[in-house]
Amino acid sequence: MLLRLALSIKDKKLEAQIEKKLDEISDLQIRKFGRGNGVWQSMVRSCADIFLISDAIIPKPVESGLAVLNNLPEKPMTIVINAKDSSEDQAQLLAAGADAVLYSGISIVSLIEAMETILESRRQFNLMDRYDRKGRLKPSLNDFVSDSHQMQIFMEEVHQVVTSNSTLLILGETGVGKEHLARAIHAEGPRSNGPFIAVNTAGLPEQLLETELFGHEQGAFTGAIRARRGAFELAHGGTIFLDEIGDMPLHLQTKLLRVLQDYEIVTIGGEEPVWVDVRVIAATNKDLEMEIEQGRFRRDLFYRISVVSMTIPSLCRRREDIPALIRNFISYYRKRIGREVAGISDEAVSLMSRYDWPGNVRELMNVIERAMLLCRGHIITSENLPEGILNAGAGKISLLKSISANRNEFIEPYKIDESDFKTNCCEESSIKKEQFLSSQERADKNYLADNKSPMPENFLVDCSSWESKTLPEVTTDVLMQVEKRYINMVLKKSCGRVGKAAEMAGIHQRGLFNKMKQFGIRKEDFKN
Ligand SMILES: Nc1ncnc2c1ncn2[C@@H]1O[C@H](COP(=O)(O)OP(=O)(O)OP(=O)(O)O)[C@@H](O)[C@H]1O
Repeated sequence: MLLRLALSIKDKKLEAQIEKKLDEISDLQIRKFGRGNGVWQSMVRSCADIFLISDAIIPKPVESGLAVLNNLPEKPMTIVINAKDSSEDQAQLLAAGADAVLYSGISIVSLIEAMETILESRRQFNLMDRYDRKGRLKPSLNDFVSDSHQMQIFMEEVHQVVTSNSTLLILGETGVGKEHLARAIHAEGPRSNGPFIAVNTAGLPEQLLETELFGHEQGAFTGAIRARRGAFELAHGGTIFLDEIGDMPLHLQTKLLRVLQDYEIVTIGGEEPVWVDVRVIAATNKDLEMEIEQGRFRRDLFYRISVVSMTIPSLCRRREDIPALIRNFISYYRKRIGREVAGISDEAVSLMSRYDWPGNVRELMNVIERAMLLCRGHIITSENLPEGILNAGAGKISLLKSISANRNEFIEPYKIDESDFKTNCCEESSIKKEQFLSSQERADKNYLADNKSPMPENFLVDCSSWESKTLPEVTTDVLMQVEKRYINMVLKKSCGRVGKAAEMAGIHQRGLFNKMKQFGIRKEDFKN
């Protein structure tokens, strides 16, 4: 973070000397306010970390003047340069709230030494303030479980860029952990002692976003009563994370491009460019190539931010990672919510391994938290999972239940063979829906398409493809066909009234809706 120092010393010569010396400190930004009318008001609103001021600048009574500074939200430090070498004056100023009082007659070397100590203590204050307030788990690269081949390759790439300073573009679906990864890269890289500042570029109106990124001066626009620092300034010495960069307005993209060319920012209403030392990590779940084609994203900015670009694989493309992620989240929430949950049943893990996780790791995390809150015993079971997950694996789980029940391992903590659950990724499964329908499924589909009514009740299970399948696969297929046929039957009987059909089926209406969605069954096809 850049430290802001507001400077106003009565003795011009001394001020020039101090400025010259302090100017060499790379994380310090000096703002001179002069000595005329209105100086005090401007200084108070300058959002400074440190005030270095002559006693003569402080409005009388001194106690009230210093109290104004001490009550500012940024809790600045105040160093008063006193014209008299008087211990009485010094004591009075300290009692009034000054953090340090220095006699203007001391050598410039001693004065700068004192300032350096004060600056260091301010750096520490900023650091502690940041970590204390957030107090959250520090993300680590170890969080990115890589049991899957995709993730192993991905993490190899990540390790290569951790120590570099280059701009990084992280791509991936929502909830895959783009921000988590950016935080982990920052935490494990050479900038870990500096700040990590995240800005969501999609969440704010354009003017607010501009202020958020670059800061503004007092009076820069109506309502700018005080100056405000931007994220680039706050991120000095560390990393700025620009989330949802694909949604950034074009005008700000132009401004951002300029910043990325020379790393100089100009606050809104400001004149002097300020150099910032930041690593930029950007992220988006948008297809930037497409955005460029549609004229919504600047190609030159894309080249600038994608010096290194990496895509976090979605969870459904790396199902082998799911069991280990589940374990990690159980131990995380065990500490966080204080529930004595020891593990998870095989059945629950297998159901979760089959689900497509459109919300990715974020969704998985939420499901585990919810399950731990609902769990009555020491083991999470399928009963603690949301309906969407149960329905996604409905056909398959019946089989698993019977296998597991036979092996008497149904409610034991997780120790399932993960290779059992290496299923298709969601893209493949959606292709399968279209391309790999069994002849019976195709017949059912055609029948529905032609007749817009339920399939005949005497439909038979197609066994022509059994030879190429395992018993679990066949059982799953058959169960799904039976379910489908049953749902068609109850919907036919209820003339497409889902509530009535659910009652007949003895399941919840929402559950029936989910299954209808899964099988592509429409209630309209059953209305008279
Ligand atoms: N590998 C992981 N280990 C632990 N927690 C993770 C992991 N990946 C993601 N998370 C957690 O999941 C949640 C979502 O992650 P994050 O916000 O980083 O995703 P994102 O890809 O940036 O999402 P979005 O595109 O919606 O902004 C966060 O609470 C994050 O801490």
